[in-house]
Amino acid sequence: MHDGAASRELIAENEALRARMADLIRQAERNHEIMCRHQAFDLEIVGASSFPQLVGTIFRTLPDISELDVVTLTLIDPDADIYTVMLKLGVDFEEFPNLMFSEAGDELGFDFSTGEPPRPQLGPFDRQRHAPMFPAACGEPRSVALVPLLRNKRLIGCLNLGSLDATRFAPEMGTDFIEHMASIIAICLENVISNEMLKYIGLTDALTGVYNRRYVDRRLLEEISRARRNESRLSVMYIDIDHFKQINDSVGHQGGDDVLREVASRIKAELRISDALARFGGEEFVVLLVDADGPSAAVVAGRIRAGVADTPVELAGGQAVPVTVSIGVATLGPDERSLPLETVAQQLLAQADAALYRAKQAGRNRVIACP
Ligand SMILES: Nc1nc2c(ncn2[C@@H]2O[C@H](COP(=O)(O)OP(=O)(O)OP(=O)(O)O)[C@@H](O)[C@H]2O)c(=O)[nH]1
Repeated sequence: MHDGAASRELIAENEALRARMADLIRQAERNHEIMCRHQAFDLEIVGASSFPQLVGTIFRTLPDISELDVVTLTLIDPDADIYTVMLKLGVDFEEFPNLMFSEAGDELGFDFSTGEPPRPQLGPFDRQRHAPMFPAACGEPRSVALVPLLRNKRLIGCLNLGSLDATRFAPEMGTDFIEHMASIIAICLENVISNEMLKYIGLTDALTGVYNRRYVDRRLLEEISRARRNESRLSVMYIDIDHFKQINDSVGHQGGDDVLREVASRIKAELRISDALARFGGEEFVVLLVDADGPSAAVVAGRIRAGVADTPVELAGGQAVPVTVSIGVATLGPDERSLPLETVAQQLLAQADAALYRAKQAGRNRVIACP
């Protein structure tokens, strides 16, 4: 071979190698960039302190960093405990149309026959199988990955990834990366759900299931601040069962507990969803009536009084117990708006309590509103 031809060949080879090297560098840079985005995502979800924050991050960030067209999430919630608690904690599910709940793991279409934890399923979109995981509103993907969310080999849900690119997910593809991502998401979900459950337990009364004092103390400050901002009204009710000691003495402590539960549910039946009912301990309840002025609060209080007094409480053994309540009502006045929130909250509760005291003095089974 001539020297000239040999050197041209070498140059061409060299150029090809350089081009290949440049290609590999670009690929490595792209992989590095994807890894960095995923690390930032991991940090963000690990730091999420509430359920809405976590699912919001998953739905907002994951499609972006993973270049997906749709991401949905199904959580296994056999007794609707997660759903109910989140609802009570104020989660607005309309904000998360891609979040779904399933009663049982076998509804998610994974293969449990081997006894091994289920593996991700990748492949073309099959309307019959996959439509429930990708509600119409999200648009129909062309290839999908259904990734089980596992905690200690237990299925807690499924992360559903969809792409308009038909070749994005194929059955023969490796799943290490998405399984790793799903394991972090599963840990974060489990943590945040447990924390929200604990928060809920800490804010509710175990006997009646209504809120407890801690909740109302906090909510009252929020509502006073909201009422000031919006120049709206806010009323508070103190409700106390009359002669509850005698009821306890005649039907026993267990029967007394049943009376407390029934009274709580009768009070609740008269309230709007935005109102808050709490048991303050013993036989005493407090209600926050959002957006209610004095006269409307007095009307609600009258309904509660009648709702309890008009029908005796029937105990498990069939015994009918006549029960009445006394109610004190107080309403936030415009002149209180310049004082610190805590002072206003204390004053409002004290006024309702004083009105309740007068209702007791005046003969019980009545409503007295603070002037
Ligand atoms: N069954 C039951 N009783 C409770 C509970 N907490 C407090 N009590 C009882 O509630 C009763 C409250 O009695 P008092 O504060 O004297 O008031 P009262 O008998 O309702 O009288 P008035 O409020 O003046 O009408 C006491 O006997 C307490 O033991 C509870 O969780 N369950």
